[in-house]
Amino acid sequence: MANRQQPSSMPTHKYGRYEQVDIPDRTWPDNRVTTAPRWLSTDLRDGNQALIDPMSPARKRAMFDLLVKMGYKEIEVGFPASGQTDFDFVRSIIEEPGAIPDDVTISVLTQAREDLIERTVESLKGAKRATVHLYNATAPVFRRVVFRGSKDDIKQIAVDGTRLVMEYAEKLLGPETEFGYQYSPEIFTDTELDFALEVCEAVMDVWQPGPGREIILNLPATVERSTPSTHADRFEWMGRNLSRREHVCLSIHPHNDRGTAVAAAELALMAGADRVEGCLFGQGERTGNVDLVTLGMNLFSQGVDPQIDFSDIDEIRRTWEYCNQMEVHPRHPYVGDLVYTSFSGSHQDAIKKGFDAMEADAAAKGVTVDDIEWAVPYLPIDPKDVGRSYEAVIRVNSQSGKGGIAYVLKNDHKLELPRRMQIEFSKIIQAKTDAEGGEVTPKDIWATFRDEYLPNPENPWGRIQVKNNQSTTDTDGVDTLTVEATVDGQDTVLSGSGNGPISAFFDALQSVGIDVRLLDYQEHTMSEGASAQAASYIECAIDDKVLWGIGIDANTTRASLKAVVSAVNRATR
Ligand SMILES: CC(=O)SCCNC(=O)CCNC(=O)[C@H](O)C(C)(C)COP(=O)(O)OP(=O)(O)OC[C@H]1O[C@@H](n2cnc3c(N)ncnc32)[C@H](O)[C@@H]1OP(=O)(O)O
Ligand SMILES: CC(C)C(=O)C(=O)O
Repeated sequence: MANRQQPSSMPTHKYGRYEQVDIPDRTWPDNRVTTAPRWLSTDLRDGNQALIDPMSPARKRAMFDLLVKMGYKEIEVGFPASGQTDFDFVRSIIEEPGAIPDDVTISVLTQAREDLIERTVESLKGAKRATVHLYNATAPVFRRVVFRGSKDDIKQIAVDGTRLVMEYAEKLLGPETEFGYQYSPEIFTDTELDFALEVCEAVMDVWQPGPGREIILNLPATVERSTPSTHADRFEWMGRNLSRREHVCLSIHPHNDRGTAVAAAELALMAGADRVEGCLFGQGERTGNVDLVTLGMNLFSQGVDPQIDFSDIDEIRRTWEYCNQMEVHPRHPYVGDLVYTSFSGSHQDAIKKGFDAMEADAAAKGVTVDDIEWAVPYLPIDPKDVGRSYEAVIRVNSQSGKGGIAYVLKNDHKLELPRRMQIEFSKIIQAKTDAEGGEVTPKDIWATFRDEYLPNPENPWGRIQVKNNQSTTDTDGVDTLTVEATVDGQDTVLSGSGNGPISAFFDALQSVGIDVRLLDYQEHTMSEGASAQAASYIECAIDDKVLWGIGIDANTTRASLKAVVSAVNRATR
């Protein structure tokens, strides 16, 4: 197989390769995630610290309330030792009765420095459930450049920090606080696995996890540096080698530097991780933390309850945009403006057929479409499940075909155009998009359709307008039809006979020199009930032209006569 790519001048010599894990009997590739993990939102900490303009107290509060409402039970609410704003925010939610639901644990981050630890623990006074999260970097370059210390020195920072957290919790917090502890060997992904394990074990020796006393060990991909598969290998390795595993909540904290944070999170869950830390819509340092919305919705799309409520995704997004002062990308999974929209013809055709098949399958089973498995091509989930309508599912431009246009007419106007009529009308729309470019909105489609096929009161045109009609049927089944009409601006009475009203009308039209031959006829009701309208579609040969016409009326005979008039008028337009 030929590959014609040529070497580039990119300075590849500057970069090393990530280390692979020697774990040939890895089991994670065969696992599936069948239940939601524990989630921790770090929007108010890792998300907030990455904003140009960190959240004001009002924006922090709106974000906190949103996270609670969505169902997050673990929320990292700040870095209280960073300054007064974060400290005061933590105090405000603890002090306001009911602001933190009883089943929600707040968590706060600190470096392993005594003054910062004291201030951090102090911020939690009176909280019902609270966790201190302590971190220090463990990777070689940080040992050498940031801490300028040996492995033992770095391990000692974690051990001392843990001891100080315990001492200050003992000193400053009362029995009303259910106190938890989380440790993160920052830059885990670049830390030698055996050293990361050694530090975590040393921290556990201090905290002493056991029954009713878990420890959260959070192994962050502070900077994402490897494939998701290597990330998963590292989690499987740590899960196998950690002591006291049953008392450890093994947590992941992926960042998205390589653009694969979601995949890294999913594979790490397959490898045994219990908990995911991330931010809504992937906010966070540099390319962001892992996107909790995508992760949750990915579970949902597989029939697994994410245990988070995404049913009003646009409300979540509006609040998020207000809090972060940023915009969600139009292609963002599950929420972007365009993610449930198809412009291209073959996609639209398949989507329309998918919706039709869902309706037919549900009807055959005597249930509603919400009761059967979702199976609409190109739409991984039903947009309705996240509060989106079907309005934007199909949008028409020069890349669109008949399926999309037919979908709009069916969805918005209950018109089920016969296939050949779809082709005819899509050529009319195509000519419009070729001439004018851009998108044709459903309103434009309807205006064009009405002007082309239906009497348009705003812009009346056509040789014939029918006012009244009467018909009788004799004992031999011959219909005689009398039509009061305007032909070429003159009031006229036309009459004719035939073996049905349509052929009688064709006969009547002969008297004004119009020769029509029927090629196809279809009709359907547009709604149920006494005031139901019917749509009739008629395909006729008129002189050397083959054209469709449509008539809409509560009376099916009148609908079919109108359809003939529609086709005839079009032939002479
Ligand atoms: C990967 C992450 O996202 S980690 C979270 C990062 N988030 C934040 O830093 C936001 C909040 N932080 C802040 O506001 C500030 O950093 C503060 C107020 C907490 C501390 O500020 P400063 O006292 O000026 O220290 P600064 O943040 O610059 O840290 C540098 C010092 O802390 C040390 N340090 C850094 N991280 C840690 C740690 N986790 N544990 C112990 N010491 C640490 C550094 O080695 C350095 O020490 P040195 O001065 O002896 O060389
Ligand atoms: C503090 C840790 C968990 C962190 O934010 C990171 O490593 O990205």
